Amino acid sequence: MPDLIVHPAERPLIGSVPVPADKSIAHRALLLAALATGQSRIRGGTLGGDVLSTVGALRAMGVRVEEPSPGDLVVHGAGLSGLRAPDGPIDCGNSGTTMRLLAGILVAQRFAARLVGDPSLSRRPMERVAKPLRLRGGRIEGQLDPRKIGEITAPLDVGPLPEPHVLSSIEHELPVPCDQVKSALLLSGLYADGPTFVREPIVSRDHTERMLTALGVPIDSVGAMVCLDAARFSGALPAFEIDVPGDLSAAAFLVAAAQIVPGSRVTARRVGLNPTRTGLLEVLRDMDDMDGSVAVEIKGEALGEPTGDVHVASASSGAGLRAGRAGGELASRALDELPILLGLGARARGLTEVFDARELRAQETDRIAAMASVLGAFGLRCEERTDGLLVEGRPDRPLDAADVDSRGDHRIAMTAAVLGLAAGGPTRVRDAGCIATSFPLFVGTLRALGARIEVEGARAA
Ligand SMILES: O=C(O)C1=C[C@@H](OP(=O)(O)O)[C@@H](O)[C@H](O)C1
Ligand SMILES: C=C(OP(=O)(O)O)C(=O)O
Repeated sequence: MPDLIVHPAERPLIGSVPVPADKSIAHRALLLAALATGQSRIRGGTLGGDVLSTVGALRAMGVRVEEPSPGDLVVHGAGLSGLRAPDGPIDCGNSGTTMRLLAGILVAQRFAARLVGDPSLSRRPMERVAKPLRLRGGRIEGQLDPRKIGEITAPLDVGPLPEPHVLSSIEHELPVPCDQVKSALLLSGLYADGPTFVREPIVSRDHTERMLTALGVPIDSVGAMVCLDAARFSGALPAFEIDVPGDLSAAAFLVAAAQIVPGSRVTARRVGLNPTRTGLLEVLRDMDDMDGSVAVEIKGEALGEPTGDVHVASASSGAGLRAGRAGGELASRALDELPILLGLGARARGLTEVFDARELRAQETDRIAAMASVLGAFGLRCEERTDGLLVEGRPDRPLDAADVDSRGDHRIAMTAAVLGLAAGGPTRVRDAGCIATSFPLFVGTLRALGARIEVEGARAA
């Protein structure tokens, strides 16, 4: 796996760039296109490794997915009951979304399938999705997790759906917001003979609800409650076309890089601006001393998803940030951006705090522990909490040049690379190949903006 050598920024980052397709939207578009009747078109530009895992899974079940030109996918829908039994285990790679959402679909099929993942995905908790799917009549078993009583991990064995081949209604309350579980339940609800009712403590990202609604599926949402009413569902999904917007979670690294390199002017073009995802931009508004260094320009819509450009213009003095705080619903709406938010805290005046974010410990790696170690390597003082982290910013002098390991987590690798721009010497990010999971052109994009980054060993990230 390659290492990145990131050099301290010597000049502002300047430019207007695209970002890869929103991973959450692309996964859902692919899954729903596979279950639709007819031919759907999904234009996404660059697709990260996680989305390619979903493509591979669908192909393994006999769905024809063609790519007439790079990033332009044509999916020949198999219909709700047209998936075929795979020849072997379905590899979900590093993608939690692929595994959990597929579980919701596979549980309703008349064949059995095994879902496997890479070592990181094979450590992530799966009982949260298996339990409610079992409660509505599905079969789903995993491996007992020796680290926690009652927990299971992949490989997951899903299906076949026992007689009478229909899932029952369910009313499920999630103890913590988790969109992947909510989405798995809603997708399984397409195969149920009664309503699917999901309640969360705080609303998690709502891409599934938006896309199902845009396809005519009866979804009713009130606050953090959502219901799919099977009685009003026609029993078929129409084929569709979508231009998947760019991923705000990828753009977040460019926004942060522009914020910490003084005098930068960066635009991330046509990114998804779903309000359940824009928490980072809101925290940044509070952290912004310049008032208005981050501006959002809404430009359009894609299957119910608002899209637009994000512009950043940072202070030329480099003294533009004060400490920020993200907890509660804000932390949920910035879930995947919390590592880079802590990175921004490293360059802000005062103590930046992330709390109510225990979920970070159950992702690709324990992101709280990983960020404590990354920030420590850059010479910052921080305090790890069960549900978050506190970092004391150092805006007035360069960070220590660091040598950090990504732990195989794309968001940790990109956060460390961005921090390297503000260090006093070259920073090494080890095992950076994982970046391709969500942002294959990350290095090229930062270089295009003016950063100096070298790739050492293996293929470029
Ligand atoms: O549904 C999705 O597309 C995702 C949901 C989030 O996790 P939760 O299921 O914990 O909300 C997020 O971390 C992940 O990157 C993508
Ligand atoms: C947690 C992530 O994705 P997933 O859960 O799909 O692996 C992520 O992309 O940060």
